Amino acid sequence: MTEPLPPVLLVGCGKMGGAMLSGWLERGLSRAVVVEPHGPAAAAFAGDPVVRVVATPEAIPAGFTPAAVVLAIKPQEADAALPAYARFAGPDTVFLSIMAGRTVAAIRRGVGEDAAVVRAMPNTPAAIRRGFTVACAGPGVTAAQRALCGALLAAVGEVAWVGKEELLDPVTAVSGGGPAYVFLLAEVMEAAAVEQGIPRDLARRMVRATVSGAGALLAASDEEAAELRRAVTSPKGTTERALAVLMAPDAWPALMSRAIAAATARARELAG
Ligand SMILES: NC(=O)C1=CN([C@@H]2O[C@H](COP(=O)(O)OP(=O)(O)OC[C@H]3O[C@@H](n4cnc5c(N)ncnc54)[C@H](OP(=O)(O)O)[C@@H]3O)[C@@H](O)[C@H]2O)C=CC1
Ligand SMILES: O=C(O)[C@@H]1CCC=N1
Repeated sequence: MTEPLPPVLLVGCGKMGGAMLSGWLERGLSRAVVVEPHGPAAAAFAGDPVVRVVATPEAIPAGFTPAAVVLAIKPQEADAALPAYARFAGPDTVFLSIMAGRTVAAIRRGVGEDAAVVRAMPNTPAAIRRGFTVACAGPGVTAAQRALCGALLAAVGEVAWVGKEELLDPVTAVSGGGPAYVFLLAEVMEAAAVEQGIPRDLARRMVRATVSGAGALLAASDEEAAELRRAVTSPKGTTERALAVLMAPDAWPALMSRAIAAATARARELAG
């Protein structure tokens, strides 16, 4: 039996905030106040006995003292939103930000220069507790605050910690956005299957099963991805012909490298 999670203030209950909140509730969250002005995701939690949804920070119940304030709004909204949460900065509260790009220093400018801030980057498989989050603790974060953030993030998947905050930008590009690249792969594979005469329903089933089956095999295996790829590729067979197209110098390796570099650069632009 694990300890219930202490009270959390969630700022922004959209796709990621909502996924994380449902994971915390499964883990036995003691109490949450959610600030969400318009998002439909918050409505799903409105009837939960431990959750209180409010539209503005002014409506947070007096006396509510969260152990963590989780910032799950868009980075572009941070400058306007953060000062309203400065009153929670203090030894009993850690700020856990999942905002892309926004630095610990920029968050501290909003909530208080001495605030304890953990910056993290989860991803949407958090919705089925298969997320992957990389986290970095800012200055002054105590061991207990780091452990609390670790527990909140572990409720929705695997967690890794890094010491260098700059790594969060390429992490955002790789694992934060990564599910989108896999879904794009499924989209274009399905279209290519239909182009070859496979009925759309069958193409959809085949591609979903292939992408998720390959992902599960990768997760279950100790082999390198390249080794698993080679195991599919019979010499002079069909896969070899496809890979000659996909692995050409200007194809997937170069495209992925450019895509990750572009997303990393965008994360840096969002630093604040
Ligand atoms: N989606 C993803 O895969 C990932 C996203 N992230 C990060 O998570 C954060 C949220 O992303 P995501 O969940 O996709 O975005 P969403 O737009 O789904 O969620 C953000 C929510 O915050 C609401 N909101 C806007 N302003 C405020 C405010 N001042 N106070 C409280 N709530 C507010 C939004 O309402 P409204 O829509 O009406 O403005 C929306 O419901 C971003 O910073 C993003 O970088 C991190 C990892 C992965
Ligand atoms: O696209 C974005 O900016 C966010 C961060 C990673 C995934 N979604």
